Amino acid sequence: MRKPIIAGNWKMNKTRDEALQFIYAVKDHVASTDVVESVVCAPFPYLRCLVKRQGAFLRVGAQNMHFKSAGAYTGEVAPEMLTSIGVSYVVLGHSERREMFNETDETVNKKVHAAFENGLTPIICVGESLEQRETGATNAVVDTQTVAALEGLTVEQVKRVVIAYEPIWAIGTGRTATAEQANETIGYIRSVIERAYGREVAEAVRIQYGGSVNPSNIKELMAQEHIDGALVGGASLDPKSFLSLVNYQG
Ligand SMILES: O=C[C@H](O)COP(=O)(O)O
Repeated sequence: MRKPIIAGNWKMNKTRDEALQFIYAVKDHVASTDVVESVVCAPFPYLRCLVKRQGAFLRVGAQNMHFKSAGAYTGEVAPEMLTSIGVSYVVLGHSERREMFNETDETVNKKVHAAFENGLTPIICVGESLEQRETGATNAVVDTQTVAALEGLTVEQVKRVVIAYEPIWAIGTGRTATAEQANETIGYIRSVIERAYGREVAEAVRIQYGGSVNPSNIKELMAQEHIDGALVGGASLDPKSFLSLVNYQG
């Protein structure tokens, strides 16, 4: 039985005061980690103050990191820096980083390795563009991205990754993939993992859906066989909305 994982991704939003208001509003109301893992992925400057106030069940994630431990990489943040302040998760390979910040399958893979070396759980994003979906390339795209991201990991590490399937055309557009479309592609990603690592591993890996998830569609998405959680942008910013998402079972 895979434990659901719901993660908010604030992207580049909120002031420090807004971040604090959010954490005080939600920290004592998120579902127990016995039933769901709840994560908020915030901008770097707020991570420490969120960790300090995260409460019993909420966990904090970063939205990116470098794969190196230290060095002359102006403006970058090392994995060790994140763990040293109590961050537990890191989003890697988000399509916005692939499109705008030269993130490649190779750098994503290096970052996944670095995440495990430092005790961080990677949330690895994969997903196709609208053009790729319309030309029937969806499976090939997520296949390539998934295989590349997991390259060189041990079986135990593969079992612990979280993959977020985010069709680019559904991000921030209000145009959600249907629950069936999301389930179908996530099922395909699971088959890719099975091909490489066997059935037991594929059954253990948690795969989220991301792209215009909100309190109205979370239940239908989570009812699908292969969908184990959600990576949520816009609808994770408001405390009430975030709580509806992480408490979708309540
Ligand atoms: O990381 C989150 C995704 O990019 C989804 O964003 P969205 O929920 O605003 O569509």
